[in-house]
Amino acid sequence: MEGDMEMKPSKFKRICVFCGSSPGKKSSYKESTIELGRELVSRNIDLVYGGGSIGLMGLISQAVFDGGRHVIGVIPKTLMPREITGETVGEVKAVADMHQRKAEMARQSDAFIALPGGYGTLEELLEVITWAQLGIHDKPWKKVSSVPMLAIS
Ligand SMILES: C/C(=C\CNc1ncnc2c1ncn2[C@@H]1O[C@H](COP(=O)(O)O)[C@@H](O)[C@H]1O)CO
Repeated sequence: MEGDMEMKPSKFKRICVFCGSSPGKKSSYKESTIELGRELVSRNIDLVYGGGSIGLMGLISQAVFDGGRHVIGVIPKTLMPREITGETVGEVKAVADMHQRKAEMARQSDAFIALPGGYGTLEELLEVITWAQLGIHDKPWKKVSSVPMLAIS
């Protein structure tokens, strides 16, 4: 039907997206983030992310939430004042620390995608890659190759 979003089936129910707590310098980072959010929605995939409302984290969560999919944000209590400004969307899971955050994000997800970000995003991606290497999980991961991993300003 005209205006309806095309449904693309996926074997993944929930995907964890790692991305920056800032928007980055290039508008393409924001555009890619919103595009990915809409792509998840079109494939009926829910979002797991770091729970922040700032930067690319805020954009991905808003795009998936606006598309009607479930959003789970996993964030340590101590980081809330820094990474949440105003309203968050979806479900917020408060955890005790960064280790619990990464473990919970991994537990909740079927796969991982990394968008542009800074050191935090790099650390998160490296952890899931090295966990896969050690056989701690067998979930696929992907870095969005058209955009750089580190956008440091
Ligand atoms: C402090 C600990 C580990 C090392 N640091 C981080 N580990 C995991 N996630 C992190 C770390 N530092 C920041 N983050 C989060 O990544 C998100 C994106 O940050 P970016 O720098 O803008 O890419 C953001 O939510 C950060 O909180 C202890 O294990």
